[in-house]
Amino acid sequence: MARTLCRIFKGCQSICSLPLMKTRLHPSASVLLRTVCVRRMLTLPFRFSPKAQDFSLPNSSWGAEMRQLYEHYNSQCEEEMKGEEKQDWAWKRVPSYNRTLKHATGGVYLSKIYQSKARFFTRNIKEPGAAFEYVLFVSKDEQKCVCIFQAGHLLEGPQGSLILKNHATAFFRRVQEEKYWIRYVHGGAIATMIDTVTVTHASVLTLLIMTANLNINYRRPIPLGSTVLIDSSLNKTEGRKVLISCKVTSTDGSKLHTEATALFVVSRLLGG
Ligand SMILES: CCCCCCCC(=O)SCCNC(=O)CCNC(=O)[C@H](O)C(C)(C)COP(=O)(O)OP(=O)(O)OC[C@H]1O[C@@H](n2cnc3c(N)ncnc32)[C@H](O)[C@@H]1OP(=O)(O)O
Repeated sequence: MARTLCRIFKGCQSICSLPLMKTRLHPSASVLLRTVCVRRMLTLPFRFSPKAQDFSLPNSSWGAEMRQLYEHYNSQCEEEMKGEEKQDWAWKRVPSYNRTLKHATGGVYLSKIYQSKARFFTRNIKEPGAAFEYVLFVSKDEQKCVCIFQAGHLLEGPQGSLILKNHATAFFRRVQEEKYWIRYVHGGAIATMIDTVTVTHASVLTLLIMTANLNINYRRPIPLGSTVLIDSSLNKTEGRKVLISCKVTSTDGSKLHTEATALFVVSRLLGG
């Protein structure tokens, strides 16, 4: 922390010592510089607004399935009163900001300086529901994390045919018709979600970490626009290593779409 502050201070010193700061600018250049600065500042509120927005709350793009599952897990988050004593939550909703990792152990202390300019791309797409729409719940007791994920149209990957083999002739006749094609989620987008869910899970359980290894088996494609469940469970922790396994299934659990294992290492840079 002291080293970071020292670096920030040195950075300010070096900016002030730039020749540009010492020379008197021509009036027209000065006006231009000021215009550029004002324009830059006007674009700042979205990127570096002081109040971070929680993106894991319901919005108009959520489908019925997503809302239903959200209500299901959210109802288990409320603290229960048993007699005089307050019971601990079974599940906790993990708030999701576009630029902070406050939920992580120790993250609240780091967020102001270390992460003040961080932007997680899954939470920086303006149109709600266009890409990664998700909410995470974590259970410390069960060492589990569950994510409800609705894949938006920007995550389009391969296309597949809905027609069976023995209907091939009809298929070729109607190949131009959109309705005979189904769009699936891109594998990279699925990997992103697996990384996001497992890293959030690991960072709630331990210190801030880095993904060292991600091993993914794609079993069945995920239809674009559908809602799926991403379940992650802690396999083991070993020194600085955290091993987590993860499954992507249909919301009723009957179809397995993807399975993965992830290894995280507490980064030395981040205090490991
Ligand atoms: C909510 C939004 C979240 C956004 C964040 C999402 C998370 C991310 O995507 S992070 C970005 C992608 N990841 C990276 O860029 C990481 C790049 N790699 C690194 O920085 C380093 O290699 C790092 C930190 C993983 C490990 O480096 P270092 O701290 O030097 O560890 P090192 O001493 O080499 O290894 C520690 C242990 O981990 C093991 N290990 C390290 N890497 C691997 C690996 N790839 N596979 C298997 N084991 C590994 C080592 O064998 C060692 O094991 P042991 O203690 O039993 O001997």
